[in-house]
Amino acid sequence: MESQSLFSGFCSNSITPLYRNPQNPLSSSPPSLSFPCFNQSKHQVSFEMQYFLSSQRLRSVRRLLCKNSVEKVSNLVSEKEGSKSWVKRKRLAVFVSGGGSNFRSINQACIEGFVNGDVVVLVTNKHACGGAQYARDKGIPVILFPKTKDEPDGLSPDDLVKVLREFEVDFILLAGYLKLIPAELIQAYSRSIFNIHPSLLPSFGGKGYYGMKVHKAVIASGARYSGATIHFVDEHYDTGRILAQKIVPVLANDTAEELAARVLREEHKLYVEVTTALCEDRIVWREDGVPLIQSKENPEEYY
Ligand SMILES: Nc1nc2c(c(=O)[nH]1)N[C@@H](CN(C=O)c1ccc(C(=O)N[C@@H](CCC(=O)O)C(=O)O)cc1)CN2
Ligand SMILES: NCC(=O)N[C@@H]1O[C@H](COP(=O)([O-])[O-])[C@@H](O)[C@H]1O
Repeated sequence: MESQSLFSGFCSNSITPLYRNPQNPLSSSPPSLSFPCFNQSKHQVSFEMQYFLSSQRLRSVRRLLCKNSVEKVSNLVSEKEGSKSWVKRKRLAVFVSGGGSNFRSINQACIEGFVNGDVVVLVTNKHACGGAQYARDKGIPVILFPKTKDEPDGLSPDDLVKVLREFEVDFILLAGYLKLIPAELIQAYSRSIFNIHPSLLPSFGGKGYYGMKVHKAVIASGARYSGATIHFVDEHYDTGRILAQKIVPVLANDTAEELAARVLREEHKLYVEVTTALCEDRIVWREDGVPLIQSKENPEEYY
């Protein structure tokens, strides 16, 4: 399947548009269900999908999809040199393991219309975490991944890819997800998986660097600045291409908790800003492989 440039007519010697993942091209038509809708019982379809180790799990997903297949009609219309073009509203999957404050701020920005997208599914390795509870409260389907002894009903990597395709997910946003994303998903969603990390990568990243461990290491190092990084996800922890960063000061008497809170406030702003650009097709690639964000106000400028 041919990949499709997201910028029709856009070209430059030094910048190449982000190409849609060939397996998941920009669909011009609204998502269509590939199976008959199940008749809704008089009870609300439970959004907690109970999985059985068989094909039933996909039937559970499909039952749910019927309920959630309303396509937002409000695609973004962008005006460029007098001509109008529209940008398909994006379908987002968010992965969490904890409270999900980044997930909540992204979802709120989608609801309020700042982001040309919708969170259509929440993936977690902890079914009882705060992020999963928030998703249930908002009617967002919750999927368990991976399968572990604590979560025996979790999906396998191949089933996760199938389910995300069923939901017609365009982009995957990791937000406090603490498990390694498998190669199957990375290959299926090339250049379409993002992560937020609470330090200025490449410093203080990699295996063992998550949550408060990051902030404790920053303080112990004597670093005067920290911050948040959003990067593309590759096969290893925190080694993907850096897309955006925000910096914060580290104060002499900071506790790890105070630094964490300062960084988290910037994370919320940064992830909404990046997701907004992502859903407006404003992420491009420099010739040397560095991803950039195209300014909305001045399209000739990148950062
Ligand atoms: N393939 C990738 N998967 C994930 C990435 C990534 O960049 N590539 N980012 C992480 C998020 N993350 C930092 O931003 C991160 C998360 C977890 C760990 C870690 O050391 N985890 C422990 C297990 C922790 C637990 O289960 O409670 C471990 O693997 O031993 C490091 C960095 C998400 N996935
Ligand atoms: N290395 C991964 C990592 O440490 N991620 C961090 O977990 C927190 C999740 O908070 P949230 O659940 O409230 O969004 C965030 O600070 C995020 O940067």
